[in-house]
Amino acid sequence: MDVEMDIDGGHLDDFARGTHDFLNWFRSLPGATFHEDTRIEDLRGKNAGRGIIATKPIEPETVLFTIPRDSIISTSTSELPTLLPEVFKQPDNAEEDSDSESEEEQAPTYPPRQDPWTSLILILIYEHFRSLPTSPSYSRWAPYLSILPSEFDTPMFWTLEEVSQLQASSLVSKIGKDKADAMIRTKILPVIRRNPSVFFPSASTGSIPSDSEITSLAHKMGSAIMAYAFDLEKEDSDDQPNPAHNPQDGDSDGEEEDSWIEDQPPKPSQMAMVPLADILNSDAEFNAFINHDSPTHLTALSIRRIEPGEEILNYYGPLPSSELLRRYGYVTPKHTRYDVVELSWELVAKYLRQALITKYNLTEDTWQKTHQKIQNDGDFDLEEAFVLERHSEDPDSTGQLTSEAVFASLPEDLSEQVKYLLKMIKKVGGPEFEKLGDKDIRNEIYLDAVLKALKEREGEYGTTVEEDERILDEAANGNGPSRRVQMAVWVRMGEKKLLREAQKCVGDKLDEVRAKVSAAASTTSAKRSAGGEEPSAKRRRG
Ligand SMILES: C[S@@+](CC[C@H](N)C(=O)[O-])C[C@H]1O[C@@H](n2cnc3c(N)ncnc32)[C@H](O)[C@@H]1O
Repeated sequence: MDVEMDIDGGHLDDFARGTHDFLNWFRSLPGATFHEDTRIEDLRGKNAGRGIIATKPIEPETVLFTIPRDSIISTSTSELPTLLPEVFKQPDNAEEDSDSESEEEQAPTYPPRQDPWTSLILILIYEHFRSLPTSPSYSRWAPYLSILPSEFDTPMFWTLEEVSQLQASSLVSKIGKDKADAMIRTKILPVIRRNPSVFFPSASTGSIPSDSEITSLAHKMGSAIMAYAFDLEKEDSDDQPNPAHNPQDGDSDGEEEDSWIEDQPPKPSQMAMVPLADILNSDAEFNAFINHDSPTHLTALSIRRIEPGEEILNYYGPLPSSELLRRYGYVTPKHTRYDVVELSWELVAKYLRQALITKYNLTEDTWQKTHQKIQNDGDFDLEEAFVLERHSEDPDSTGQLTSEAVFASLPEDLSEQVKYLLKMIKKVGGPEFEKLGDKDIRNEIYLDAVLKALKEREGEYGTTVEEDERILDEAANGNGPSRRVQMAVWVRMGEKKLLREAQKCVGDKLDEVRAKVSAAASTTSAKRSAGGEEPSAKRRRG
């Protein structure tokens, strides 16, 4: 397809011009291909930026585009690592955890230790300054860099008021703005400040960006990496290539043998920006994937028939709405099936304790001593929170979901922890807690406490599911809050729906176990009554 055919009457807005220049640049790369029955589409009307659509039917296993590895931006292709070898060639730099506590505590040394993430941020900042019109040299990735977004809808960039709309979602504590600030302050700024001639070769002192300008740029590059980068195998690795996925979808790795996921152990990897592959949008049902097998290029392949007008979609992983929003700044109905809610142990323990006080006169002393013993024994580390989620099948080999996701059970680690606590209470508390030896009685206490905790957890959100539904209905009729607030409402509503499903499931199980406990109690009391007559009969005989 001739790119010029996309030009409407010769008047391209900046967005269309960016697409046009980018695609021309991409197609000029040796070895690059772009299927003639596909097109880069302006999807801003549905808040999806650019995407790729099919213009004619596309059969399964069709090569949609080919990306030469040389066009990928990484530590292997940018010249920055050769200009700053002391920064990029530290021992094991790629394997280190960037935010290890010990590192934060250490006095700053130069060069700061880099990791795949910060290395790529430095490279993108370097290439960004080289793609400005004032730069004496020109980044070969300039047409690509110019279409990367400069604004993001990830919560990192939200106002406090927007963040507050997430209400009691655990996402609030995961936004990580402070951590990102610290990372930029300790790993990015020192390298740029120490090497002005590398980053700003022709700038006069007065025109060098300030710390706050660089920090803001580094935040944007970090966010672009989060939403756009791929996790590729290291070029010098002898191992097989990594599965095709984005860097953050670790939980989708390995377990399936479908054609779009390869069952392999983790391999040394490298973060990379992959032009064109990252124009593909994504959903929980998808029709294409990026194949990393070849040492010379990456290919996008269709995994089923794609109809004309249909968007070509990649897969970012089985992410809950909250994670999709945190990493990528969007939500979709299909990802709701993967929603999660964190339930704190504190809340469950509160209701367990109440039940034990009511039923067995648990004292403060026994409660404290039990916890002391758990700590001293050291056999069991009490978890602070548990993740509730539905049971959901993975997409099939054609990228489709074939069954409903259902909330079928509480997390196993939660039931293990409750079981352990009750066992220890029985041990420490003595004969008064004898009944905790009965599995059904334990289960009844457990399910009742969790049910109450789930109800309280739902109440922590400032609105009800019904109120949120109303807000989103009004938004659908053009009468709603901003897109960011709508996404926050979507996330908090999804979590409350999950909490309600969990309450239904736990409530049903509790009914069953209560029926068993009361049946057992009736049997025992019937036996007692029957047994109660026995001695008198014996006495009579005596
Ligand atoms: C790898 S990029 C995909 C290309 C991007 N649309 C663009 O214009 O550059 C990922 C970003 O695309 C957007 N995106 C991806 N899938 C989407 C979807 N199903 N709906 C809305 N936005 C989506 C999000 O903004 C996300 O951060």
